Amino acid sequence: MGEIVRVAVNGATGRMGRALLELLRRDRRFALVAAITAPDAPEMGAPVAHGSQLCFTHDWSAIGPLDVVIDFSGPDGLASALAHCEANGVALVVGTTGYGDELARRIDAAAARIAVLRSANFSLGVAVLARLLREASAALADWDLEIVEAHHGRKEDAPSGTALLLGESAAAARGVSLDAQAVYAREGRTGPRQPGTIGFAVVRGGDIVGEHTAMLIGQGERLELSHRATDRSIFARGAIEAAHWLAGKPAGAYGLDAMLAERSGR
Ligand SMILES: NC(=O)C1=CN([C@@H]2O[C@H](COP(=O)(O)OP(=O)(O)OC[C@H]3O[C@@H](n4cnc5c(N)ncnc54)[C@H](OP(=O)(O)O)[C@@H]3O)[C@@H](O)[C@H]2O)C=CC1
Ligand SMILES: O=C(O)C1=N[C@H](C(=O)O)C[C@H](O)C1
Repeated sequence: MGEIVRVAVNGATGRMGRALLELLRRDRRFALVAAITAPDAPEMGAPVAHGSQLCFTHDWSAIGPLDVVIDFSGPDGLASALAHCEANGVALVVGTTGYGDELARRIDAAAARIAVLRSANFSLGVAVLARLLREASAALADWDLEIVEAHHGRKEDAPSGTALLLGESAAAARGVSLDAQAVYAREGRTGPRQPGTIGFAVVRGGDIVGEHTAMLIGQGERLELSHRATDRSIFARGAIEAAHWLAGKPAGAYGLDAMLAERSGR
């Protein structure tokens, strides 16, 4: 898209929302049309930045024309963003994680009418990690796979969307379903590990931005693939690139891989 992209950020007062606003403020390719937050957010009505005319709002009906919404809110916020985008023919970038199957189905259905790009992780490193894990999981198909993730103490969903994305990638590479193979909790007398299962372990604390390790564990050796984010602006930067790429695209369900492939000419 050559012209200025009109964008709204949903979840604008959150950790990711703030990072997005900061980057968008300096990005001449975009016009920030709205910064939406929760109905009861204390920031409601306050300017988005010192001296800015634009104020935090929750009133979707008062928002002007848009090309794309970037959503990093939560399940309720995402449902509102989806409804607005569908009703107004606006593209939607979904960064929110942990929103459940019902909303996921609604997003899939909406992709028949609007362009939607979903990714549980907008970092380039994780996109490559998922690719490497697909290859390693297929090559080491009978090794045990455990996925360990660590995040800050305020994260509301577990396992992380990224851990699930990695589990899905590995399961697909092995020709199995993650739903059938996943083990999300172990406690007490669990008995021995069942072959072929994919285990998840979760760490929460302090200010950890986001860390993921996939362990492929054999007899006498182990392969570990790890990614560590140390600055959440990488996710914001990835989501902004995705929004710019998605604006003006025809209706459909897109992933980060499609954008990366198109950009690298593959
Ligand atoms: N895909 C990716 O690369 C990444 C995804 N994420 C995901 O993004 C989401 C947000 O993360 P993070 O920024 O850390 O979380 P925060 O809790 O810091 O931010 C969420 C924001 O959404 C607001 N909100 C809540 N309800 C609504 C609503 N109904 N409408 C509009 N806004 C609402 C919250 O307001 P209030 O606090 O007042 O309730 C808050 O400002 C999570 O699901 C997280 O897992 C995070 C990082 C990277
Ligand atoms: O909530 C977060 O912070 C993050 N959430 C995403 C996830 O659930 O995978 C991505 C990133 O790891 C940070």
